[in-house]
Amino acid sequence: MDILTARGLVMTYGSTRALDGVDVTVRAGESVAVMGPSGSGKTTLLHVLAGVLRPTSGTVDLAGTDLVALSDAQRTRLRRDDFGFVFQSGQLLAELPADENAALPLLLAGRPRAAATARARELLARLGLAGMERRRPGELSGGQAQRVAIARALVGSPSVVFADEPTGALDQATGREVLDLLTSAARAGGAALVVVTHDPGVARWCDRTLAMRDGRVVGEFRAPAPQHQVPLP
Ligand SMILES: Nc1ncnc2c1ncn2[C@@H]1O[C@H](COP(=O)(O)OP(=O)(O)OP(=O)(O)O)[C@@H](O)[C@H]1O
Repeated sequence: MDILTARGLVMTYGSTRALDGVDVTVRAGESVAVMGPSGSGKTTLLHVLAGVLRPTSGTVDLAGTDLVALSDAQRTRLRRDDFGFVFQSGQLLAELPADENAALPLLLAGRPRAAATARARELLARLGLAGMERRRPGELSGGQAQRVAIARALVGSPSVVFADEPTGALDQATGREVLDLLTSAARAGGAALVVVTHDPGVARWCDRTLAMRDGRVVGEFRAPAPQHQVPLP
């Protein structure tokens, strides 16, 4: 089943065509890597698919709703209810412990604090952070902080998780571990994953890789081998 369908995306900044006619379909539960040289439009595509940016033209359909046609307030609500986000780093609130950071989307949606933090703690434990729930971001390693960010992205059971260079600030081994947890946790939660990355090894973790150049999708590769999957701890 297709969950997100973008057609004819164009995004211009002055004379720059950051997106130059992009069609993308994301199926429910699949993981899609977006790769390409610097400036090829990867982040712009991610932001347009996630309803963060409104394209100059084109449509983004999420289960029958065109994100482009929504008001800013409607898109904000849809992002909160249907999407999760993981960025390179620095997205956690420094003054909040891990469980409250991870519970934040539920708290903002008005869920009772006890239920929200219980759900966050369950995810943190599945991501290998049992016992660290009350640590603040400054008391966690970079890889541990990214796991908290993954828990936060998944806590609201989103249909799609968007990740922009989620391992960019980590060393290679930790990055691979975090990427593995991100794809496994998204799969376990039934969420599709769209991940922008420079790491060529990412194809091993994702079902498909889209190659971008000059604002266009110029190639698509399927994972060559059976999925590398490590069960969640
Ligand atoms: N807010 C903006 N204003 C003007 N130009 C922009 C803006 N955002 C992006 N661009 C331009 O659009 C093009 C695509 O940028 P984008 O950030 O999507 O590329 P990218 O592939 O993600 O690059 P990188 O790998 O370096 O992060 C670039 O030429 C960039 O300079």
